Amino acid sequence: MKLLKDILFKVAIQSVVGSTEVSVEAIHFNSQKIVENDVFVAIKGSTTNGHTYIKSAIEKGAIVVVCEVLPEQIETAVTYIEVASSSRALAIMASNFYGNPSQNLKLVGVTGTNGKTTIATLLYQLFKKAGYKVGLLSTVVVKVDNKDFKATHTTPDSLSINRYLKEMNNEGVAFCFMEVSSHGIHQNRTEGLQFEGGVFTNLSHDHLDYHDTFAAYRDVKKRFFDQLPKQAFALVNTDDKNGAVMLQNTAAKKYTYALKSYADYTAQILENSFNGLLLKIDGSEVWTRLVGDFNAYNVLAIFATAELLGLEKVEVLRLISELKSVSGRFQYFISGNKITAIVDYAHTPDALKNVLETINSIRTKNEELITVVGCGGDRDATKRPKMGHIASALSTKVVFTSDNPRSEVPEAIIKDIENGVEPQNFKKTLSITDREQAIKTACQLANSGDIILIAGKGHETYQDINGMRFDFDDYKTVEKILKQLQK
Ligand SMILES: CC(=O)N[C@H]1[C@@H](OP(=O)(O)OP(=O)(O)OC[C@H]2O[C@@H](n3ccc(=O)[nH]c3=O)[C@H](O)[C@@H]2O)O[C@H](CO)[C@@H](O)[C@@H]1O[C@H](C)C(=O)N[C@@H](C)C(=O)N[C@H](CCC(=O)O)C(=O)O
Ligand SMILES: Nc1ncnc2c1ncn2[C@@H]1O[C@H](COP(=O)(O)OP(=O)(O)OP(=O)(O)O)[C@@H](O)[C@H]1O
Ligand SMILES: N[C@H](CCC[C@H](N)C(=O)O)C(=O)O
Ligand SMILES: [Mg+2]
Repeated sequence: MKLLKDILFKVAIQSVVGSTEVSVEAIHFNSQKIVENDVFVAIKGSTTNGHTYIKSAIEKGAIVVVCEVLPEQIETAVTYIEVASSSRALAIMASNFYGNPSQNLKLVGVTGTNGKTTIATLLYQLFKKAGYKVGLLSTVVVKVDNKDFKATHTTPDSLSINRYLKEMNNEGVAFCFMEVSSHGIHQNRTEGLQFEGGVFTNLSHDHLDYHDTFAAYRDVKKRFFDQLPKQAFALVNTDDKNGAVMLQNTAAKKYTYALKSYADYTAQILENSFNGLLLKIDGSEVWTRLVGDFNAYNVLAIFATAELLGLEKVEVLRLISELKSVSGRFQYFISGNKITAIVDYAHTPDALKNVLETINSIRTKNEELITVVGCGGDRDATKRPKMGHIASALSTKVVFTSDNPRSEVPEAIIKDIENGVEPQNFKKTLSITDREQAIKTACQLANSGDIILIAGKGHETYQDINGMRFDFDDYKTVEKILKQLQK
């Protein structure tokens, strides 16, 4: 039990109806989870309005209601807290409720369109190797040192974040690396957390269904840096023009990294092959198993972050060479018949372009590059023709297929993708709605020495079709098919 007034510390309250001297059991933002003596926080969402569930939350036992608009009918046994932003209040209350766990470890947030999971996961690996207990909040998995939890979001809701951080405190975790998505910032999921640092990767087209314009999307990312305290560090990629934008109003100590321009941390790519990258960082050569120019940025960001967190440069360089690739990010194998199958989570135009350019830069002319790709339903539709254009321009053959169609008609999504194909590339493309059949066709088209890229779903182990989740794993599927075809 916690005293309500203690968990309201630092919440910007507009009015209180009732007593704040009551003891509460738990906080919930979903009325269905409420039991006796809980706090219900009513949030206006994108599909429904939590305020319409206040009555039902009270019937289930809520004794405190946090809301932006007081209900017309006030129950005398209930305390009402009126705030300007329920989601912001929720995040601050969650932090108080769990004893402000972000203050008891060093928390680093990674934001940007692409590279968040890669950087956060590799920092987790690196600090583990350096002997620390470490936490990770990522798209793929949540880790409290060695314990794994299923990830439901890239950035969980604020209650879950603080619950995990508390668990990390209990385990003696010293560093936590977390992905900070634009949805997470916009919905105030990270409000009230004490960050030791923030890392910006890059910004390109994504999520315009949610943020409407690119400027709005950029400004949400910037808000994360605007809120960093002055003792924190803000590390940004200045080869991306939005890197400088992120630093405009931050109070944090500013650091830059870049491959093509002057920066505090720079690197050169000496070699780039399917075996990995040879980089020169800060005058020292370092080998990494990660593939592709874009991973040079990720490695440099990891190097800089580790140094800013106090690790020795020599040790960091040694540990970088031991890092393993992240599940579903340029994950590949070579079949018995020398067909290379790559599974990659490229689900934005920029990521797809980068991964295709990487493959093209290391394949020989007579090796075909066959791409299998789709786009998610109920998400930014404007990226679809761009991805169709890129896939068909940069591959020798393309099979368009379904990603997670969600509630949309799969063929309509594929049509949107096809609309981006230039006429001279029509002959390279075909469309097969069923993802397994599409992968099978790509495998049948491939000959020894060819490369198959399966993009968009990476580590995902399901396909969401019309609200139903079916087991599906790109890597296992291509492995099985190539074995069946004995290729
Ligand atoms: C668009 C979006 O981000 N939606 C998130 C949002 O849901 P919502 O706004 O639709 O909520 P809603 O359904 O309208 O409900 C409003 C409120 O009423 C409450 N409610 C609802 C029903 C009821 O019976 N009782 C009740 O109290 C709900 O609990 C909620 O508090 O708040 C929910 C609770 O925190 C999230 O689970 C949900 O994420 C959905 C599932 C989602 O798919 N989000 C994706 C787009 C997302 O967040 N992605 C980013 C990654 C992006 C990237 O890769 O960069 C992420 O961080 O994962
Ligand atoms: N630094 C980078 N710059 C551009 N593209 C990248 C970079 N790092 C990774 N990618 C590409 O983006 C894909 C997704 O990478 P990753 O999962 O690390 O990004 P993310 O930011 O976590 O994505 P999400 O928004 O889904 O959480 C990779 O599979 C790769 O194709
Ligand atoms: N974090 C991304 C994941 C997209 C992955 C893709 N497979 C899809 O389902 O659209 C998003 O929420 O847009
Ligand atoms: Mg991610």
